[in-house]
Amino acid sequence: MIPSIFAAPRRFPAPREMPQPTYSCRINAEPIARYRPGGYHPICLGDTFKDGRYKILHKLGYGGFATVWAARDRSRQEYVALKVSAAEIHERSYELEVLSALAALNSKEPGARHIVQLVDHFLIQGPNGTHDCVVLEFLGPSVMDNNFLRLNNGRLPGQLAKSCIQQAFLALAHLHKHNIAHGDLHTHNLAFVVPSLHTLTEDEFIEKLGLPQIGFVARRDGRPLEPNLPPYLVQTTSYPAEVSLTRHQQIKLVDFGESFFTANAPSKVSTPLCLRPPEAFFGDRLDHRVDLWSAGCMVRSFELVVGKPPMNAFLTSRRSIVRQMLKTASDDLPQRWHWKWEFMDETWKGQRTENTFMEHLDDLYYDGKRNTDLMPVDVDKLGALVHRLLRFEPATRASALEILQDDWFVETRREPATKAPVQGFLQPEWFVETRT
Ligand SMILES: Nc1ncnc2c1ncn2[C@@H]1O[C@H](COP(=O)(O)OP(=O)(O)OP(=O)(O)O)[C@@H](O)[C@H]1O
Repeated sequence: MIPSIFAAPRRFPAPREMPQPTYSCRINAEPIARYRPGGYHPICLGDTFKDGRYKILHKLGYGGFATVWAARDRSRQEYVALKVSAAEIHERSYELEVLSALAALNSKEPGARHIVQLVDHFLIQGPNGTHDCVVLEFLGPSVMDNNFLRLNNGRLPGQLAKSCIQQAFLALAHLHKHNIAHGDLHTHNLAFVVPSLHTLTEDEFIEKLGLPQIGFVARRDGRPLEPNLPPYLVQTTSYPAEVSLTRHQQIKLVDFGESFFTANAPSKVSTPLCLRPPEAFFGDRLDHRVDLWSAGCMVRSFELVVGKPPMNAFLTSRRSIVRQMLKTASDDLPQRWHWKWEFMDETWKGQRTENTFMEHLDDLYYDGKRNTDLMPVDVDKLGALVHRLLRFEPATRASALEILQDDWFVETRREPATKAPVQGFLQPEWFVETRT
């Protein structure tokens, strides 16, 4: 069978064939076209669900297959996130199944603390179909939130970055132990926990997230809107920087939209190209080890530590990504993929590519412009960790548990709590709770 990497490129219609948009909205939000049968459910601020239990207060974001809303859970007197999926993925995503399976474990393992909690779920029937709605505990901004990073020279403080890496591996170890893969690991899916938000009144909460900006939707031909569309779109909230600066240390893994049980693995993953594992490019069977490659890229890209985005993510092709993999992976391309790679890159004649990974690490980190609170020995250890993860052969990648047993983290756990570094970001109890 011809693998998908060789599929013909998608053809786009010439500009004059492009259908004219029928609707207008003067706000930067989700594409209006996704409000159609099979697409998003139209939601307005103040809407309530499940007999009035959940009241929509703000918009948290949207993705290819869902809109996510901040809501008040009037039964538990807490804020929650409502993720309302597009109707076409109803019964096609494992998100609810995986989150329910994790909730049913009721685990006290350290890794369970680093996975977003499922609060509730229900179905919504609307003009665009039947939508899954998962209710999640309310979390703060992602670790790569722009507001926070702007105040920190675009880089997480070193010890916080290290702590985020460790917490991400605790979450992965927990998932993998239960034969679950996250399938979409990247820094935007690691969110800070902000317990203080739950103490706010509704008005204070909305003020904290910023008053919602809305833009009315109109048909260009002046005719009335169909019921498939909301009367207005809401701009995604932007978290205030000071929330992150003073309070955050615990993080959780979110967005289980691409997760799967390893016994029932999909044939492809939707991870961004630059974090996608080689087995997904070369058509091998996928399992939880896809997360280990993505984790290696996430750490390797130094996005968490250096503050740089992953390797040439913009407008990149599969071929250029595999070429970068050849320079980065710590093992050779497995024999079984040679013929596929020769097909993709006719210039490749089986030669080894010089591994340049460690060369630029120090240069990138010690750029003379930003905070460099990690020691050179930390940077070396980080590099060594990445080498254990970025291996073409999935079976030879270090497991999440093995990574957690690495010297670098073991030393962290031995550090006296009073030495918890970096402007009070890391609180002593965190070290205690993650001690194994
Ligand atoms: N539990 C939560 N608490 C607070 N905000 C959340 C929560 N879950 C998601 N969000 C916000 O909503 C956004 C979209 O959520 P999520 O990534 O789960 O949706 P998605 O449709 O799967 O997105 P994508 O297609 O980009 O993967 C996130 O970037 C985050 O900002």
